[in-house]
Amino acid sequence: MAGLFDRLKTDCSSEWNAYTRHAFVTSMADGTLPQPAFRTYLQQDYLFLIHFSRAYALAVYKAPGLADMRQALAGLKTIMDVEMDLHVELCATWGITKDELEHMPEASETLAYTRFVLESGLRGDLLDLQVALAPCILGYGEIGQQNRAATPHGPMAAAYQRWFGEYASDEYAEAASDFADWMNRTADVYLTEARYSNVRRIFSQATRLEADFWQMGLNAAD
Ligand SMILES: Cc1ncc(CO)c(N)n1
Repeated sequence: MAGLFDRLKTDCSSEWNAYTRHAFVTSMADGTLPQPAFRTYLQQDYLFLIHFSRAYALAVYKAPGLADMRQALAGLKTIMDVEMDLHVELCATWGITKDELEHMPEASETLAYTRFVLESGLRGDLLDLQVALAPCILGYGEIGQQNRAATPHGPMAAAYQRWFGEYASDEYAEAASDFADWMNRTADVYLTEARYSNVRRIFSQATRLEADFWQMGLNAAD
């Protein structure tokens, strides 16, 4: 039987494609994305990752056993010790410090997405939380793989190459595949058909909030 992730992707294919093939991503791949769009996105993404880390911390709390607690902790550590360094490094090239980044005003799109994920987890159980987290880690994994061979041109080429390099890396692919396995295992235990429409709604909403997040970046360059 196919896992929950494949089922959700199939049932939410239009939202999924609008997110993973968004104009922000395709223009980053060819290098035409304007610098202010990328910069706004990256600054907001740092704030996003702070709250996303809180959501992973909630997964430690919501985990029904030690193995699930360790899996959630590993995800939390990857974000805080690895992924956020990318943002700090790229923003440093524009003279923005870590402290400035942390204290930037939060955009509505950042607020909406992160608090939606947290709320889904607070209200529900580990499965609801994993489904709300899934579009983030699994979507970026897919975007990384799809754009593995991208060769952006122009003045932002190095930054975009660095960004794709992070999400196309074997380490990120492995983290994404571990996450999908983890969510699918939770579903094997907790998912019932009666629950599925609610689980699907959470996944669809989080996926649409991802597309809105890209759009926020694009709007900043208008
Ligand atoms: C908005 C967003 N979604 C997914 C990821 C991947 O962690 C990220 N850094 N930011």
